[in-house]
Amino acid sequence: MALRTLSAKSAAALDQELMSTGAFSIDQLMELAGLSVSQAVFKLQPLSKGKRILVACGPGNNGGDGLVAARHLFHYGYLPTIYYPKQSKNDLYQRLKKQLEDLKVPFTDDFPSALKSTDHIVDAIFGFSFSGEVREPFPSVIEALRDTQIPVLAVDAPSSWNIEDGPPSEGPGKGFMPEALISLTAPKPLVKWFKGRHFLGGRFLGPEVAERYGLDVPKYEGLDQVVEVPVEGGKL
Ligand SMILES: NC(=O)C1=CN([C@@H]2O[C@H](COP(=O)(O)OP(=O)(O)OC[C@H]3O[C@@H](n4cnc5c(N)ncnc54)[C@H](O)[C@@H]3O)[C@@H](O)[C@H]2O)[C@H](O)CC1
Ligand SMILES: [K+]
Repeated sequence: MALRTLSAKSAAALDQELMSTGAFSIDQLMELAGLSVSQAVFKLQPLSKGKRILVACGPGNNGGDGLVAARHLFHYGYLPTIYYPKQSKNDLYQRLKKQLEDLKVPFTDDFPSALKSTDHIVDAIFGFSFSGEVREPFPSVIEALRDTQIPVLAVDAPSSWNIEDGPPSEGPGKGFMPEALISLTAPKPLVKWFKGRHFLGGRFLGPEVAERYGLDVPKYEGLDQVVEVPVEGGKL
């Protein structure tokens, strides 16, 4: 049975609740999100299959998850490269960036070249707050993600997809279907259209909150922060 989904509005409300009455901080939630993204990469792309990971980061928290994931990937032995063209001045993102710079993780402005020398891509451009048409400088990046033969793991949503209505019928994201998706905390309605491997990260959600938001908490194995879950109509 497919997992129950969480609308963009409810996902934002749940985050707000976790950060108020739930007493979590944004840093904590982002660290847990990024850690689960790094574990999904490890499952999809074992070190023996190629270590170069291109992490494309957007301007919001989805991009922050990418920065955190890149740090964990470095410590696992991968060679992450970061594409982060719209950098926020927000202290949290600046600190995440500094942590990567201290590890000598490279940042690049040249996405097409970086794409030619990577083994796997993490799409951390837009998550549940994406809306409207893709604005610069991201249209050509989304097109490149759509057209590449290199496997892409999308974080929370394939960037440019509508959170409720799924794949766009026009624009750069038309036809973009990443190899894999990791949903954070709970799948968003767009998973209905997703055809690929699907992971869930969110091994911190308590049973009481999950029940109130009508969410399923699947069984995680061992120390895993991620679990592979079925896509609608699909088999695992
Ligand atoms: N509990 C969790 O699971 C957590 C998930 N997290 C991640 O946070 C994102 C949502 O983050 P948010 O900052 O609200 O928004 P986004 O990153 O999705 O994007 C906002 C960013 O993008 C710009 N933008 C929006 N639309 C467009 C457009 N059409 N063209 C260009 N740019 C656009 C907007 O201006 C903002 O700058 C969630 O999906 C998870 O990945 C958190 O880490 C917390 C814990
Ligand atoms: K994304």
